[in-house]
Amino acid sequence: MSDALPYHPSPKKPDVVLPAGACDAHCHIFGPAAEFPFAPERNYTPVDAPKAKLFALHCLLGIERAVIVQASCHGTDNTAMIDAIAAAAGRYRGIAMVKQDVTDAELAALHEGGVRGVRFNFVTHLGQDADLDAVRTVIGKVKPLGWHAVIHFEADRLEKLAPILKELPITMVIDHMGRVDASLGVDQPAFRMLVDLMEDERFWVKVCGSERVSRAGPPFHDAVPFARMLVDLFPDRVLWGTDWPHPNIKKHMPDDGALVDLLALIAPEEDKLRRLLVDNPTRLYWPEERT
Ligand SMILES: O=C(O)/C=C(\C=C(/O)C(=O)O)C(=O)O
Repeated sequence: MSDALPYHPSPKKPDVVLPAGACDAHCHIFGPAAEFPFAPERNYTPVDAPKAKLFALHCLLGIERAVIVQASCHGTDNTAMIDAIAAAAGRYRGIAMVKQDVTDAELAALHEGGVRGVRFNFVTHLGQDADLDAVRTVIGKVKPLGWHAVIHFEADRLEKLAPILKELPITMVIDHMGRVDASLGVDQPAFRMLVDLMEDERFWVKVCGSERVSRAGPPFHDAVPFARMLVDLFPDRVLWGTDWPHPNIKKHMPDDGALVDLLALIAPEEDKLRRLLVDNPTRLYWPEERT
């Protein structure tokens, strides 16, 4: 049985009032296992975190749109995510995990189901790193669909990954601020490498995961300088998400309402908050709505 904590049972209503159209650009669906079994090859077994709970959370937080990221506990079976997107009447999009031999017909069905990108994990506790040949093959298949790649890695992987990522001919979104260690400060090599990477306009970064970056624990204020710097330096290529239901968090399970309140420190300016939560996710996930 996993020693990971379940998601917060009663998050607070945030003090921060989010702008109309605010998007949670990183969240997951887990099961329910009775309807959507977890993958046999998974590296963790979470509690059920069904779409109804996600929808209720978004209503409490003032979130109107979302991007559901395929959780590795479901492997490349994206059906639970697709089911949740279908129930959200166009307000949700998805990021899938697919195999190297995924067919064009399967990708077309995922696109029809609301998927707009693929994810590749380079995180030890999530299992085998994404195979780089498979990454290149999949990117060649999904680029014609206008999709992007979400790249999830531990900070100590970036030195080796950066030159590989720079060769990939696609927009890439880096998860959770590169999972840097807040205790090492913004001058740490991994964060400097991340900022350097972001100078290339193919790269975007999610300024969420404060609970994963923090070493001080709630309210995770030690993660704010990293997020704030990325918002200030790259205001048009940042995204934010709750990361609900927070897979593999072993202590300090965040209150999602308190994570929203962190945005008052991460993006205090109304214009930057709107770009972070509305304009940027719209440009990437609902490009057909761009004026
Ligand atoms: O939710 C996250 O992005 C982080 C984690 C898990 C996953 O992304 C996943 O299972 O797909 C993690 O650190 O365990």
